[in-house]
Order: sequence, then structure tokens, then C-alpha cells
Amino acid sequence: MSAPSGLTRDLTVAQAKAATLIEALPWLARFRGATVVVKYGGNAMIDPELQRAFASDMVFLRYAGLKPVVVHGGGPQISKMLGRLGIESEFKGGLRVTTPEAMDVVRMVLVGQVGRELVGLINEHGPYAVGLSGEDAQLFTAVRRPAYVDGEPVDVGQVGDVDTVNPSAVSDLIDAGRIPVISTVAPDADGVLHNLNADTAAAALAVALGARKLVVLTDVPGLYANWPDTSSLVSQITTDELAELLPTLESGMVPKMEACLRAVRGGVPAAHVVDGRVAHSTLLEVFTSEGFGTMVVSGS
Ligand SMILES: Nc1ncnc2c1ncn2[C@@H]1O[C@H](COP(=O)(O)OP(=O)(O)O)[C@@H](O)[C@H]1O
Ligand SMILES: CC(=O)N[C@@H](CCC(=O)OP(=O)(O)O)C(=O)O
Repeated sequence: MSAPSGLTRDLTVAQAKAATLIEALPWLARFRGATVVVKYGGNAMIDPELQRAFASDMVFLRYAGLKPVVVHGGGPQISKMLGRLGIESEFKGGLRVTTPEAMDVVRMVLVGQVGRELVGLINEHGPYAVGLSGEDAQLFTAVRRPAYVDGEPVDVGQVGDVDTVNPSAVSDLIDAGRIPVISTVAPDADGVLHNLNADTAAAALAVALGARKLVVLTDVPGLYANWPDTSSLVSQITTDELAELLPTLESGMVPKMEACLRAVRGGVPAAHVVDGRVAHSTLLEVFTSEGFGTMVVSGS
């Protein structure tokens, strides 16, 4: 058999590109006008090329007529800064023990560094991103979150769960065509600032906004039913199945899958965990027929 000529090869490449574009058509139609909350975290937040790819994905979603809202993490950056400042930091039950001194650093890093950097990257494309923290316009209030190690309660300090959500400032920005970028610190009823897990906050915001999707970026291809057995990757799971699996999961995946469960039980039609190490993972999830990663949907 002879090798394909240059012309045949060019045509094949062109047809593959056209197929990719046209595959997006039903998804463009379905998600036009939809609010999508995306939790930005893991490697996608650390690798400069992946950071840029993520920023361009958010702008792409906006031009495609969707309404992206970003909630960002920053655990590794907080740990690095605490280390530089010589402040000890440990995790208990998957949550950072947050002393008043550590809380100052959490706020400084999330609001002043990680949030600002992402806003800057998105705004290389135009005047779109506006940063907010849970403190702005009462976006979030917190209640102290109990933590448990081996079933025993442990004190993790100023760590909060979401108490109330007032999404009006986020809705105002969306209506103005902006891309809100949210840092997850929030005051409690007495005005004491708390450190919120970003997966948890993203889920609460997705529910309050009536989002059509929650997309959570992480550093694995998705949820493994039997971690670390790589043949056990789950492409779709119902809320009841997930609730049953949750107690068997290990620390990193627990807040993530709890967040997905909470979002879908709160009325978000689908929550996805996708591999943020793959450039443009959010676009692959939204605009391809087979989707990407693990999808959580309502059901038994
Ligand atoms: N069942 C599971 N499926 C997938 N990953 C798991 C599972 N159990 C534990 N993990 C670990 O959880 C990690 C994700 O949690 P974490 O590191 O907190 O994420 P991120 O930094 O993306 O917020 C994965 O990289 C993996 O090592
Ligand atoms: C309570 C708690 O643990 N808060 C996290 C907040 C940031 C976060 O959630 O960041 P990732 O998504 O990158 O893990 C922390 O202090 O690390």
C-alpha cells in the first residue's frame, strides 16, 4: 500500500478538525446561557501553560454564550507561604488547622495572590474577570466546621462550612458579561474570618446560582471506585451510588466528591471531576459527546 499523498493527508487533517468543531454544535445549543461553576485547583493552577489554557477556556465559554464562574483553591500556595513565614501548618481530617495567624496568610494568599493571578490571566483576553472573596457583598458566611479523625472530633480552628450564600454580587457580574473569580474565605456571624474548602464553597455557589454544571479540576483522571486501581475509573455515578461509596474514599477525594453530591442533591443537573493536568479539560467536558472524567447525576 502506498503512503497517503500530501493532499490526502491535508484533507484528512481538515476533516478531523471540522468533525471536532461540528461535534460541539449540540452542546453549544444545549448550554447557551447556562451558568457553569468551575473549581480551579491542582496542577492546572501551578503549571504556567495549564494556567493559560484554563484562562482561555473560561473566555471561550463566555464567547460561546455560557456564563462561567470560577471558584479557586490554593492549598499548595498557602502551604508554601506558611513555610516561608515559618508558621507551622498541618491537616486534620483533610482540613488545614487554621490558627488566627494562619488565617491571615490564607486570606493574603487566596485573595491577594492566587485570585489576582487568575484574574490577570483571564484579562489578557479582555476586560472580563473580576475577583471577589466570600467577604464581598455577603457572598458567603461561614459556620465553624467540625472535623473528625478516626471518628473523634478534633479542633481545626477557623475552618468553616458554608452557612449562607448571597449570590447577588456574582449574578450582577454575570449579567454585566464578566467572569467572577472567587476566593473562599468568609466571616462567621460574629465577623470572624474562616477558611473554607474551595470544593465545598464551589458546590454551595453552584446550588445558589442554579448552575447547570459544576466542574471540579483535579490531578487524576476522575473518581476511582477502588483507588488506586486504575481500571476502576468511574465515568458516571448516581448520587445514591456516590453516597454509598463516600465513606470508603481517601482524604483528597472526600471534599471533592462530597461537593459533587451536595451540588447535584441541591439541584445542579450534573457535577464533573476532570483531569486538570490535561490542557483544556473544561472545554473537553462541556463540548464533546463522550465528556471527560467522572460525571455525577441524580438517581438511585
Ligand atoms: N478514589 C479516589 N479516586 C481518585 N483520587 C483519589 C481517590 N482517593 C484518593 N485520591 C487522591 O485524591 C487526590 C485529589 O485530591 P487533592 O489532592 O486534595 O486535590 P486538588 O489538589 O485537586 O484539590 C488525587 O490526586 C488522588 O491522589
Ligand atoms: C479548610 C481548608 O483546608 N482550606 C483550604 C483552602 C484552599 C483550598 O481548598 O484549596 P485546594 O482546592 O487547592 O485544596 C486550605 O487551607 O488549603
